[in-house]
This record gives sequence, C-alpha cells and structure tokens, in this order.
Amino acid sequence: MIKVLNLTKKFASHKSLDNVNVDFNKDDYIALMGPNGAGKTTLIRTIMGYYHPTYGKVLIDGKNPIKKRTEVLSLVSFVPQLPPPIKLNLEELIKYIEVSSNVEKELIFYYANELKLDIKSNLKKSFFKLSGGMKQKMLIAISLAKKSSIIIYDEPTANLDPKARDDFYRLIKDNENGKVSIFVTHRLEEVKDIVNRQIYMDLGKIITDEKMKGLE
Ligand SMILES: Nc1ncnc2c1ncn2[C@@H]1O[C@H](COP(=O)(O)OP(=O)(O)OP(=O)(O)O)[C@@H](O)[C@H]1O
Repeated sequence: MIKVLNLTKKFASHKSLDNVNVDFNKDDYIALMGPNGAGKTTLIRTIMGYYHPTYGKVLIDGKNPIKKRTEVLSLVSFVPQLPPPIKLNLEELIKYIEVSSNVEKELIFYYANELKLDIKSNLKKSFFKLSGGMKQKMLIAISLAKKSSIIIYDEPTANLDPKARDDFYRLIKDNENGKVSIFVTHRLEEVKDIVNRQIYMDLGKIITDEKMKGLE
C-alpha cells in the first residue's frame, strides 16, 4: 500500500529523513516511535504529499502523493497532533466532510457518541472553540467515519482523558481490518494492544522495525 524508497528530506542542510526505505502493507498496524526531532512527522507529511522529497520517492497504491494529491488524500485519514484552527461550526464542518469526502453524517455522529462527544448540543459552535479533547474526538470520529484504507494518527490521545482513551482504543480495535494504521506515539504501552509492528526512528533513520505479537 505505502512504499517509501530511498527517501531523504533536507531542510536547508539538515537531513530530517536520511535514506529511509520502508513498506507498509495491508493489516500493518504500526507504532512509529522515536525521540523528539527523529523525523516521524516529516516521514508522515512526506507520505501525504505535504513535503517534496529531496531524494527518493513515496508511492501510495502505486501513486505519487504530490502528483496525485486528491486521489491519495481520498485514501488517507490523518489526525494531527495539533488540531487545525478550523473556523467552521460543527454543523458546517460535518456538511463539508459529507460532501467533500463522501462520508455518512450518521457515522460521524455514531463515532462521536461512542467517544462521548455530544455533537448535537455543539452544532453551532466553531470547531476552534471546542476544548482540546473535544477537537481530538471530533477528528477521530471523522477519521473513523471516512473508512479510509490508511489512517495516520499523530499522538491522537494526547488530549483525551483516560475514559476517552479507552473508548478510542476499543473503536480502533473494532475497525482494524484490511487497513494500514500508523500511530505516532511516545508511549508504546498505550498502543501495544492495537499494533502489530513497532518502528523506532532516530536522526532521520529507521533504527529498528519489528513485528509484535498483540492483535488477535
Ligand atoms: N518545516 C520544517 N522546516 C525546517 N525544519 C523542519 C521542518 N519540519 C521538521 N523540521 C526538522 O526536522 C527534524 C525532524 O522533525 P520532525 O518534526 O519530523 O520530528 P518528530 O520525530 O516528529 O519529533 P516530535 O516527537 O518532537 O514530534 C527536526 O530537526 C525539525 O526541526
């Protein structure tokens, strides 16, 4: 599904990714780990076509994510570490997602409800006025409703309370089937039951890439 070939990304003279080679295939559920500045976010952003590789390439189902941006982004759901400052209210946001990504509105409500996010009472509230945890829940609900074959979560539980984290892990586990999920995380303990592969990066390189037991 995702092929990363000899990928180097430089910002000025600094190599954020240094000749990375890795494949992510169907039913790979990956914890992507490593210290601050290791290159995890740069790898993800390059996979999604936000950054041009300095050398090497990325292919998503054989497609170049920069040249086939719209097609590639339709396959991917991404929940960032810091939610974007969306000015739309929840009603407008849901309408936008429904039309632009062909997502069933009812599914967004379903997943939000499972995460204990009450959308109905907040329909007229701007997304950016929600609390950090509510924003994260909304983005997770959208990512699950989108039913993408690739889901990328960058520290998705950072703002969630312990109950919401448990709800998140349960929903993810129920949804893992024939997809690729990448969880950028500093806490392997938290994701160990929902991943089957652990990749550790440092200084722009993949240092270890191990299969894990976990999912049944
Ligand atoms: N847009 C950018 N412009 C310049 N340098 C950047 C840019 N994005 C990332 N870098 C640099 O690339 C290196 C890797 O950063 P990256 O954000 O990929 O690390 P990370 O592993 O995701 O870290 P963290 O755990 O802190 O989120 C860092 O030295 C960072 O300063």
